Amino acid sequence: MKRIVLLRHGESTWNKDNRFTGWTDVDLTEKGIADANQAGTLLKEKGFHFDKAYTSFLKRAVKTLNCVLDKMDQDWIPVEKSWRLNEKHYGVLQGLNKSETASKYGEEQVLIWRRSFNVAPKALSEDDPRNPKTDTRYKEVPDKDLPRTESLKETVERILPYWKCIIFPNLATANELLVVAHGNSLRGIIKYLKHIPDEEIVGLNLPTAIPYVFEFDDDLNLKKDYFLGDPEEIKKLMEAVADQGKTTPDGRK
Ligand SMILES: O=C(O)[C@@H](CO)OP(=O)(O)O
Repeated sequence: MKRIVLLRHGESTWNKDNRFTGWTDVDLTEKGIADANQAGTLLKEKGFHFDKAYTSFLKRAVKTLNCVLDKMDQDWIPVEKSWRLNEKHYGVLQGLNKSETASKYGEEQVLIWRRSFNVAPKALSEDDPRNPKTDTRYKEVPDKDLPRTESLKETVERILPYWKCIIFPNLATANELLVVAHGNSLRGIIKYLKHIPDEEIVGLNLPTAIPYVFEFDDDLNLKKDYFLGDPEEIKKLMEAVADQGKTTPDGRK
């Protein structure tokens, strides 16, 4: 049996503030660090031994990975970072509060921007200081590949070459791989792995720092997938993520 664990980063400062984040490089909160440490402790308890780990160019994912590996005493394993594992680019929505955006444009519209497969928010203008072409970390990436906004479809299109050519082929020799990334970049991978139809992906919300295990047989066919943790608790966390796009995200009426 071979396993790949997908892990969304711990709580970030903009998760806490309920802001659209995308490619903005925000840090983990204290809680986010604690979440990440807890995920590492759980993975260790469950006996995982990763051969290699992958993460994005964004510090909330990189730092989560570091916490996890430290808790597992596996700091030494090879780690590869790729811009292709970055979060979906949220265009001009980046920085806006999700509830305020729902009050202004409606919850339905916010759901489309957050969870639909085909719709991308309005793109950043070329002269916007947040345009990734001005960020030195992406200097090796051809400009045509650098997004100014993305739908989930476009996010999947930039992740899949990396998944298919770099991450997945490793399972031929490795037994266990860890991928630490983001809510929507991981939704894209999960959609691909589980053949989730476009219209059903709207309902998938990933909680922060909950390991999601994918088991494959020796022919690399997917056999089983499950979250590590209490199913009731995980369901509540997923609902809380979905509710972030409501006008009252904490459930107040
Ligand atoms: O803002 C973001 O970049 C993402 C992930 O944190 O949020 P959402 O859950 O709204 O897609």
